[in-house]
Amino acid sequence: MNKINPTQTKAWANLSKLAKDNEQTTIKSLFVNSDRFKDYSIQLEDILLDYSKNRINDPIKTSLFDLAREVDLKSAIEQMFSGEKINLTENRAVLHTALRNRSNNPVLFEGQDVMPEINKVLEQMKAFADQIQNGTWLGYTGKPITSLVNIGIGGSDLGPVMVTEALKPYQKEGLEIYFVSNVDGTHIAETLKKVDPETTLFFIASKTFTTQETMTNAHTARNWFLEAAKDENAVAKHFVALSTNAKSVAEFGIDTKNMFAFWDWVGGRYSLWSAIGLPIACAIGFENFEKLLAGAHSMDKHFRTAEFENNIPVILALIGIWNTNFLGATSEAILPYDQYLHRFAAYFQQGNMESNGKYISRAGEKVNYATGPIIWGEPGTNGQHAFYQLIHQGTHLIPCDFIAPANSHNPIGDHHVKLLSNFFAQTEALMNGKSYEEVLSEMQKAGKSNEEIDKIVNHRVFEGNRPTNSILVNEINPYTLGQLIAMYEHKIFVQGVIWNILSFDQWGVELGKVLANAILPELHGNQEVTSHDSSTNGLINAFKKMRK
Ligand SMILES: O=P(O)(O)OC[C@H]1O[C@](O)(CO)[C@@H](O)[C@@H]1O
Repeated sequence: MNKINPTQTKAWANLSKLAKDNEQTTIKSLFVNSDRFKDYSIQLEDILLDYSKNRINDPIKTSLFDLAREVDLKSAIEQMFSGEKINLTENRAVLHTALRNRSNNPVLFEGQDVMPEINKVLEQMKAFADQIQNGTWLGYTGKPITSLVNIGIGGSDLGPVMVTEALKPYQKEGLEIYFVSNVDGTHIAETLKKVDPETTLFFIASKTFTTQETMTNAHTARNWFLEAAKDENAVAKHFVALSTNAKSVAEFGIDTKNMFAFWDWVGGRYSLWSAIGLPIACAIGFENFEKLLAGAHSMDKHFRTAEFENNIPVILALIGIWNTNFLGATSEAILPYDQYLHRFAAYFQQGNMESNGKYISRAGEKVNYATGPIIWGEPGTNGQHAFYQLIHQGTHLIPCDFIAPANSHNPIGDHHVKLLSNFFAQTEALMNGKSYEEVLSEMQKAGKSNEEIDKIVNHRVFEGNRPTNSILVNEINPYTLGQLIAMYEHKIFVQGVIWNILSFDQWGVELGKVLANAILPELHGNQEVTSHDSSTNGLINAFKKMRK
């Protein structure tokens, strides 16, 4: 992969100049005498992206595409899809796209086609998910499984949580699904209160099968189960493993027959398409899981083959680069107007921030430009009554992605049109704002005194000019959800290429883990700790005194 510093490109220089030249251009003014919606929107199957409400004009758009070409994005895309080891620090390929390669065309990794292995695990997943769905997988007392508990964290949790929440309408009736991730004993304790050992199946989901939180929770679940079952042989009926590490799975006591494998070329935060997706397949049925894969595959094909000018993930990525590097935005909000998507932003916090939260370039040097933004968000309309104040009138520029389905799974009364009217109104308000003159005339018409007007008028002015993308989907179903997830994955990839960083490692999470392991033994006993700085020592010793 190229190691081009983006700031050294001709396109970057052009974009810097364009940013200066257009400082005073408002989004609103770009709509005057133009067919902007037509020129700045794109449809792929059931997904419409409208990116017209951004501070981008034609010369800016052209220079952004030039930037993608100058860093040779096309080759980078091919390198990922064709199994090159683009995760340089871990010497790994990045092949989550092969997991959903429904064309089944060969994908070579080190000269070997990975598709037969992928298909074999998919068959194993289908056979298992079918038994859960039709009630033929029986617990140790002969009862069918009614509760699924996934124990995992990060990529081994967030994807399955987000997808099963998003696809709740497809979940089999009579099956409940729970997720335990936090090492805080409260998480497992509260979950175990809700389930019955005779009818519960635990998925121990961990790529490495060494993660502290997951292994601690897995052992607690196993002890809890054995207290009831009183028979080690019963474990096989109630515990399955989703992992790359067969040795540790066997050591934990799970029969490797009950292990669903994946490979080191699947990154944790890109793993919901792999065996990590088994809880999804069990909850919504394997056919629906396949539709999720098919949706992602459709976005993969689009991303790999469409010209940059018509390429949704590329366009989204370039808009993000513009907002971050040329307009100074430091965060991006993802705002789904769909209650079922309530974990979507949280999922892409890991997807985006663990991928692009990096300051070292592919050349191993500190970068001199901004990289991955802070990702956050909550569903609308709830967010409107919480943090939108800051998006409208705060001092930070916060580009927002609004996402909504045209059709609700719960078409009750006028709920959905009310929801969507808020979506459309927000993007309009963020763009247009409200001028001093408008507020003044409104207040005068309402008969307010000059004194009252003077006191309040500035507070009611909205500058507007706040950028948004709008993503409208026919319906949130397994297929479109697969498309949406893959769309954001590829956006993140494109940005990593342009920022010249390595998006598929995560060294930044290591230091805290190592230090926690060093501190853990020091928390036992009552001896005073003096091995750290005075703050850390002080906190540890205060904790020891406070604890009962
Ligand atoms: O699946 P594992 O190996 O338990 O790892 C869980 C998570 O931990 C991380 O390695 C770091 O937090 C994530 O990237 C990963 O998704």
